[in-house]
Amino acid sequence: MTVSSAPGKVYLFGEHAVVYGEPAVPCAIERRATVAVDAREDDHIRVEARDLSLDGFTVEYAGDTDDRPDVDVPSGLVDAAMGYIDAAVEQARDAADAPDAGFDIRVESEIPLGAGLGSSAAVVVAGIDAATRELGVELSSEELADRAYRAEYDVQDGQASRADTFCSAMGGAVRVEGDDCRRIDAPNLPFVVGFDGGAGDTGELVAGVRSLREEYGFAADTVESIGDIVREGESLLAAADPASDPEPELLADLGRLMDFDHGLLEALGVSSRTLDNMVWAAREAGAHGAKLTGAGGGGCIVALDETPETRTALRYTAECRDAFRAELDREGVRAEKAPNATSAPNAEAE
Ligand SMILES: Nc1ncnc2c1ncn2[C@@H]1O[C@H](COP(=O)(O)OP(=O)(O)OP(=O)(O)O)[C@@H](O)[C@H]1O
Ligand SMILES: C[C@@](O)(CCO)CC(=O)[O-]
Ligand SMILES: [Mg+2]
Repeated sequence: MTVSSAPGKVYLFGEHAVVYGEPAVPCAIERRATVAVDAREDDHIRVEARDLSLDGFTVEYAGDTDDRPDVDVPSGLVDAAMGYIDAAVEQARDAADAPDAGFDIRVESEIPLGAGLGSSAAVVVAGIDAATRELGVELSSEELADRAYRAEYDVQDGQASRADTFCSAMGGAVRVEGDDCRRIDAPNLPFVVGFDGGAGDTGELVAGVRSLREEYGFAADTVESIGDIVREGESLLAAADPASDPEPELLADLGRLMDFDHGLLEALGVSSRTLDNMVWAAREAGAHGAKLTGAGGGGCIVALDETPETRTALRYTAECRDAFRAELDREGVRAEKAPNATSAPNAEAE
């Protein structure tokens, strides 16, 4: 058995605009998806997805994806889950030149689904890493990020940037502009996340921004202005000392840019009443700034606050289901020790 984990992320700035070639700065956070993979004798895929719904489910199907599994959960849910796992399996088969490889796969995740914290990217990155290593192939982190991007791109019908997958593979703060992806230095930013318990449909939300941008020049300008915010923000980060705690002025300046970014995302129609309410609760609690993160529509906001005030205020906000501090993850994808036989009945110790 081979096990890998990969982190989720928050966007300091730049989601949506990054799809149209503007830069974005996502930051990996210490919440992970873990994928355990066992090679099989046949070409079947068996997936156990523990966190996809409250009860999770297990499905098994042949290599041919028309042969859909027979399981007792809504088929939309299965299709949604299988899309990313299938795409990860395809990338691993291609990388290892093993088109008929079959796998038993178990996914466990601490990242809420569809909530803007990059669960899809984390599952795809960890899945490709574990499946290729199980087949004896070691990918560089750049190749892993590239293959994970191609997997997301396929599942999301071309509505994907490299940002989420590159960030999850590399860890830390990253800067993505088109195909140009790199890690950047950043101090430990005091992120607080508020989660409304809901989710947004990434493909639909990206398509909505795309059509607004095509219809109105001012919507296209709004997307460009988000790029300007990112450029301003990254020059602030570049001037900061990554080894010490961020200065109060840096937090104040970044926070102001986050507030501005949220306003523009709201104008582009990707916020929601619950996200706005959490953003305002954070601001009123004294956060330096707050914005939605990821595709929007529902899910999570991210605020900057080194004190406990924002988290406490969010916990008392009716729309907020969960609020937590999110530490910057500097590691990215990593190999995990395979569990012993008692916690995974089919597993053999590595
Ligand atoms: N634990 C999991 N098990 C299986 N599939 C998962 C799991 N977590 C996420 N996924 C897949 O990722 C999909 C959610 O991806 P989506 O891109 O819509 O949201 P996200 O990545 O969480 O948020 P965002 O892209 O806005 O940051 C789920 O529908 C499912 O297909
Ligand atoms: C909305 C978006 O910018 C971020 C989703 O986490 C889409 C993408 O970059 O693929
Ligand atoms: Mg996603």
